[in-house]
Amino acid sequence: MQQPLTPAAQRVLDRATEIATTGQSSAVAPRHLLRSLLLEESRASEILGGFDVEISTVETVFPDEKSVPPVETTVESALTETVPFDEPSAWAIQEARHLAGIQGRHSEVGTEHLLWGLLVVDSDVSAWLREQGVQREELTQLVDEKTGFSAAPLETDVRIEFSQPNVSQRHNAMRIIDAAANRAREGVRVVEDYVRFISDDAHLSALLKSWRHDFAAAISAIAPHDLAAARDTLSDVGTTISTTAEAQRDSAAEVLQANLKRVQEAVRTLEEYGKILAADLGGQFEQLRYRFYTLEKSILSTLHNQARLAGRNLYLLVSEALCHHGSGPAIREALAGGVSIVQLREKEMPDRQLVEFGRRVRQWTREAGALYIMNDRPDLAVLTDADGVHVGQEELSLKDARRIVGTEKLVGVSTHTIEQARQAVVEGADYIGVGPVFSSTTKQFTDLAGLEFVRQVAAEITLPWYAIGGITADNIAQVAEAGATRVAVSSAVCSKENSQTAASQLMTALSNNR
Ligand SMILES: Cc1ncc(COP(=O)(O)OP(=O)(O)O)c(N)n1
Ligand SMILES: Cc1ncsc1CCOP(=O)(O)O
Ligand SMILES: [Mg+2]
Repeated sequence: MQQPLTPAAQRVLDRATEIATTGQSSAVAPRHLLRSLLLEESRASEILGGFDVEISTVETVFPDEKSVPPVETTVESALTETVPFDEPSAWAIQEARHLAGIQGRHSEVGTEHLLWGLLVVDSDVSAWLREQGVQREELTQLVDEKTGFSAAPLETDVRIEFSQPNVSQRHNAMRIIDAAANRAREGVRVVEDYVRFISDDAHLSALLKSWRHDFAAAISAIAPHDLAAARDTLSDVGTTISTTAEAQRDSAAEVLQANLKRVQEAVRTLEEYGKILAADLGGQFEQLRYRFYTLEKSILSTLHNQARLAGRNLYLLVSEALCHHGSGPAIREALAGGVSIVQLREKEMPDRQLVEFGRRVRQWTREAGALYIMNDRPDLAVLTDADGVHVGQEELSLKDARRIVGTEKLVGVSTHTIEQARQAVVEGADYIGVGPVFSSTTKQFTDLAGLEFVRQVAAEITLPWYAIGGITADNIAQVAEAGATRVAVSSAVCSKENSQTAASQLMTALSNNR
């Protein structure tokens, strides 16, 4: 809704048009508006008088035309497209309308609003007015005092109920919100560039993009124009302050870290100052902040686990029953052949025996510099000093397993669909199992996820993942071709006469098909 003009404001615009026409200017400029404001006896001229701004001074400073006597009649509307107001003047009038709008649905655009508009829009006149001591903060207070507030709420097409802080408080909040919104937008772009171009992670990139869109939607509750009007980069004391730490970044990862923090801080600022404008706005930014924390965790955890599991591409699931010549020799051979993670997978073994077995596996893997993972049982992972635990979709949840093993140990999760894989990333798995790819002699499956699932994961997930299920020396090339760089096997190594040869064949096939 366009705010109506008070008769005095209408006269000011008419007179400004007259002054411009008389001076043969092609458009009404801010200087014409200023003269007109001073010539009309009004709130604006009263305010300007308080700052010792007089018509004679203005005529000397902006001497190109002569002022004309007051017009008797009101021009139909000085705001129609036919009236040649130049860009800064048109913006100044828009600003005036906005300010009046903030003050309530029924408030009219007065001369004091026009003066405000003239001051906030960049022009020779606003610069000069500032030099004369007419400062925005002081002016907003004067406008507040002069107009008071209408009880009627601001008409807006968004759901958010804006509160009615006084104009200067609102202006200050807007200024902060404008700066913080820019900071968050820029920061999230930097993060997105890292995840997209350096991590190459389509899933996390999509999550960041969706966050960015929801952030933009939350910000759009505030008219962009309102935000831009509050911007005053030139007089922002912060633009010249920067620390040595900010000027120096040794790596892209450092850039990432700094910008993750930057976004969180900016959104926190938006949350706090947003509350001044509308309670709901603070709540929306709070939700966005929490979502960003989760995103940060997924991004950093992916990087951390890529580093932790770097080069560990062959993962062996061991069951005593599968090892023809005993688990000890089989494990040692497998380790010599290139296996770098060993999972103890015993479904029937009594706990006491399992703990004992686990402690031996711990020792063998430690000697070989390999990792040892306990299947299904976080409690026994802790007891046997395992490097981690692996849980399936039907077993203890990732969250519960994590509560038992803590943050240092790895928690691996089995996934059978792309949705489960995405969810495991977001929930904080350290790696995922991707399968079953083929039917297996180790475990019966009614449904196979197949090579298509391997392709899906390869296309979008960079958290370490292991293709699993029926993988052998005969079909490993297909798995690698589908995008797997890591595999987990059981019988293809465990039940072979020579587990070392079996393992090294798989390792060679993996690296040949990269
Ligand atoms: C590395 C790895 N991936 C998948 C599995 C399968 O786990 P789960 O679905 O829980 O089945 P069980 O192994 O418990 O029968 C795994 N163990 N390891
Ligand atoms: C436990 C499990 N979960 C998915 S496949 C699988 C068994 C893997 O063993 P194998 O490599 O012998 O098929
Ligand atoms: Mg399991």
